[in-house]
Amino acid sequence: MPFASVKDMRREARRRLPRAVFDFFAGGADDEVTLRDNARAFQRWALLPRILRPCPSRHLGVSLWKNDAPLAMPIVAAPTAFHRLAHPEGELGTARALAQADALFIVSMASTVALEDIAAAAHGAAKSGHARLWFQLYVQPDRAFTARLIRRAEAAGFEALVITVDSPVFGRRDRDWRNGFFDLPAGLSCETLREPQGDGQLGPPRPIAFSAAFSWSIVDEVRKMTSLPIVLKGILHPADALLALEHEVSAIYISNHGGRQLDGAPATLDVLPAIARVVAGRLPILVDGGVRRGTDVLKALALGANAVGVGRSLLWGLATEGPDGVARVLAMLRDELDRALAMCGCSSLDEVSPALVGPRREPLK
Ligand SMILES: Cc1cc2nc3c(=O)[nH]c(=O)nc-3n(C[C@H](O)[C@H](O)[C@H](O)COP(=O)(O)O)c2cc1C
Ligand SMILES: CCCCC(=O)C(=O)O
Repeated sequence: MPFASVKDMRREARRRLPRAVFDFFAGGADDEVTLRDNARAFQRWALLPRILRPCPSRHLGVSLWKNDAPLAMPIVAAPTAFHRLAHPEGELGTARALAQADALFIVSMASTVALEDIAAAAHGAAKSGHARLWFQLYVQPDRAFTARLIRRAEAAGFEALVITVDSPVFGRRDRDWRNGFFDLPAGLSCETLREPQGDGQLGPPRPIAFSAAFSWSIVDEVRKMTSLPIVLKGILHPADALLALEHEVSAIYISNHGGRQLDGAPATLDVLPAIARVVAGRLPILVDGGVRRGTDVLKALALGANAVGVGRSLLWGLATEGPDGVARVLAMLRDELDRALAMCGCSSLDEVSPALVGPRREPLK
């Protein structure tokens, strides 16, 4: 059956993946209220198209920072763990597909392929020879280990660090409890978390520690470890966006971890306008959660995002057709965004503004 949409890819991924793996990818914390709300929030907004505005071709490129090479499109791969659960090529396949599409890959620290191998695959596949890669980090209580990870990411050509700050403790996911899914199966592990031992051989992967003891000082600490731009992922409150500005981060990443951490947290699209208001263009804003269509991307851009992260949608592509599936999902979302821009009379993202959206009266069931 041909795939018309991300929804179709999800259906096929569900058919192919073992139940516990599908549930790990698809699931959220507790009652999954936030998980569902992320996607529903897009349906609470309507697009307000403008007519007869010439836009024979649409430019999807976006620059997040002055003097930084622009991204080819405002759709980026949100960091997701364990890609080899979805497909044997794992993050190598994801990296190649994203690099070929010139799309930014935010690589999770919990990858099932080592960061150096992911970077090599990405750079090898990029037409320019230089792929766009950011590294997602859970700061570890062992700061020396954290610093070594950052050093490796820098050496491998990652261009920014994304510190995830929504996980002082790990969310409790009912589906994983029911399925008894608490660990990677034999043969798979977090390859980036291995380090050379005294004999030069790689040791066992170090477990990821979550810490509720961290304060804003970790941002300042990490800044001393690197000259890479720092992006804070997991911001939901305007007051925290302002604190992020005070701590001189380079971008704000609005996320509730795809509904996998605090159930009952708001849908990301719902907090975006207030955060965009207080940030007032001083920093780029990324947002993720529930993006399944190009029109979702357009709504997020209209409400103040500069780029939009996509998590599960890409995993469904990877599970269904490997790297080709990742490429297919990206192409679908890109094409849908391009089409929506044309129908709204926008020839570039600069023309996308809050005037393009308004509230829908009846939320869809
Ligand atoms: C299976 C899975 C694994 C994830 N792993 C990570 C991770 O390692 N680090 C992180 O910061 N976020 C992680 N996330 C959260 C995503 O970065 C992102 O916030 C979320 O998936 C966005 O929602 P969406 O899946 O609806 O697009 C994960 C999400 C999923 C679904
Ligand atoms: C220890 C792996 C972290 C993955 C993650 O962040 C998630 O499942 O949401």
